[in-house]
Amino acid sequence: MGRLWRLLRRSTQLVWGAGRSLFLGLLVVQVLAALVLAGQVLIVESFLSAVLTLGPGDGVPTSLLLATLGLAGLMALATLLDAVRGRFSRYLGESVARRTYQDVLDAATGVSLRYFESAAFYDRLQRVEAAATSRPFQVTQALLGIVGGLTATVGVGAVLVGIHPVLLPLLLLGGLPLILTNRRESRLEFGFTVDQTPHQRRRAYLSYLLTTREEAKEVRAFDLGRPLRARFDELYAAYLADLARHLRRRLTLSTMGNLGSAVVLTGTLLVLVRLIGDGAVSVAQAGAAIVAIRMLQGQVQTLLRSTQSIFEAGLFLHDVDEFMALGTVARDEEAGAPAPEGFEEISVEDVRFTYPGSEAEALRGVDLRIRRGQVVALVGENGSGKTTLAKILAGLYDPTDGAVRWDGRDTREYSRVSVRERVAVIFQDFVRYAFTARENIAFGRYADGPDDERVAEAAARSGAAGFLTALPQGYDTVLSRIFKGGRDLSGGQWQRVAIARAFYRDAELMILDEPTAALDPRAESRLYESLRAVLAGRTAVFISHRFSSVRSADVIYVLDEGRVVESGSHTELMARDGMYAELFRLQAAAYLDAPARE
Ligand SMILES: Nc1ncnc2c1ncn2[C@@H]1O[C@H](COP(=O)(O)OP(=O)(O)OP(=O)(O)O)[C@@H](O)[C@H]1O
Repeated sequence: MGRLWRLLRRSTQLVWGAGRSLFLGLLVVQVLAALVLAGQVLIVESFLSAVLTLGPGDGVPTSLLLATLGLAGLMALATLLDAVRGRFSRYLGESVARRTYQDVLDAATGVSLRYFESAAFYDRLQRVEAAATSRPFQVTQALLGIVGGLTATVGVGAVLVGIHPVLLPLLLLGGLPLILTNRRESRLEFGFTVDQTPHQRRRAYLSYLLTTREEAKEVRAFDLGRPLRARFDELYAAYLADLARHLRRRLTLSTMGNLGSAVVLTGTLLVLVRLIGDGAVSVAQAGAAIVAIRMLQGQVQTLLRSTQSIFEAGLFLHDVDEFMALGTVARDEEAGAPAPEGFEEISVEDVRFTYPGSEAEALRGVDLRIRRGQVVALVGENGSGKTTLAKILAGLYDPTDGAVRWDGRDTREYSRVSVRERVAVIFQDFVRYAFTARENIAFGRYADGPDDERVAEAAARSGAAGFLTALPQGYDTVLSRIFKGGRDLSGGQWQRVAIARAFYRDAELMILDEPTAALDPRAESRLYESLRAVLAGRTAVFISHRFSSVRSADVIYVLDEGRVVESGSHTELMARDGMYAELFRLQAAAYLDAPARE
């Protein structure tokens, strides 16, 4: 019972917060509808009395006429109230969903990146997203159902008690078996959803592969459509088999509950027959009692169904609440002093990092120094830890061990949000937003909306201005074909837009992960020529596999298996004749068509 109260309070807060006047209005409608039901029973009784006293050739007495008109009027009113309730509760349900969805998205966008490494997080996110859209509606309906069911039970119940006091308790007793089986059913439903989430996500992923534009090319080129469809079908078939089993169990339970109720109802009717036989109730009263019992049965069922819904939604809402508690973790990221405006030196000291849920260390004791105004390059073979280091420098992850210091102070002393504020980072898998060109650039620092002049300046510096201004609507062109009037760009053009985004951010530290991988040689060389001018004394760290661009960096760090194995300028590293020199020569040899020196 305590749990039911808690759930009712939680649900009421939720619905109240989303639309109090509508909620209040709907409560009034529910109460009115209940009164209309009770009124109908009373009128049925007077209608029957009038009919039963009617002798042949009596004509139609006024009482009968009034009762008939009253009954018709109340029926019409009931239909009207029902229609009003249906439309407005749908709107209220959507308003509640919007509020819940806002909270869920707040939590999802605020949580630390590390959550996105965990399958359990995605399972919960999927469940919570689904719950956020459907359950608030369920809660709204259930709350209204409870209020309506209760008032109707009280109203019609009072009329029934007036006919004979024993009838109501008997009828209520009939609800007991349903209460027991309903609760069991709610738990079954929640368990089923939790079990199905991972499979459902897999299905959603397959459907995404089969229906998105980016993937469409490769799916066709490799003729993956059929095998992926087959996998999807298999998963769907397994889901349907599980669903059938689940529904059978639910059906067994609800049949047991309903049978139990039916037995009690039969008992109640037998008692009524007995009461007529004993002369304790008149025939007109008995008629009204039967109508009342029929109505009450419906109302008690509504009440129980709504309570079950509240329990069922409660399990999901609890899931949503726990998810939203992650938002508290997100707020932790804002805790701490704001990072200083700039720095003279960033030092990375013995930094180790293991991805959540992973066993192997991605960084195994990295030391490096970056002085203000320097252009620093990170090189190394695939998987050597460059991107991981970039994420840590950007404040997206905390080191598992060791520290990143800005002028001697551990960045963990600062709020993570403020550290990220000072950094502009573009990853190799940067996002291609299906928004306008202007927005794609201005997303670099969007809090105050786009600044057209700065957008144009950043685009000019990254070499994107030429092709963007030539688009049909210039900077207003949507950069995706999935929307009407949209245009797509080439890989290198997209990369220039992404670089413009980093320039637009105008941060103290710029991190570019493989910024030139898709650029043509002329664009690449122009970018590096202009980089120092763009930086104007700010600092840049870039990751590249192209040694032609790396050689101009002030300091180059060579990573190997999560450690820095060499560092220095290009000349120093070549003179050292270590890993850098070897990789450099390999690449140079490929360009020069000459054998690499071993
Ligand atoms: N999200 C992740 N979860 C677990 N391990 C990861 C994750 N991302 C990368 N790793 C592992 O961490 C190590 C370093 O990866 P990282 O992406 O930093 O390498 P990289 O030097 O940037 O490689 P590349 O040149 O291929 O971009 C690799 O062993 C990789 O498998």
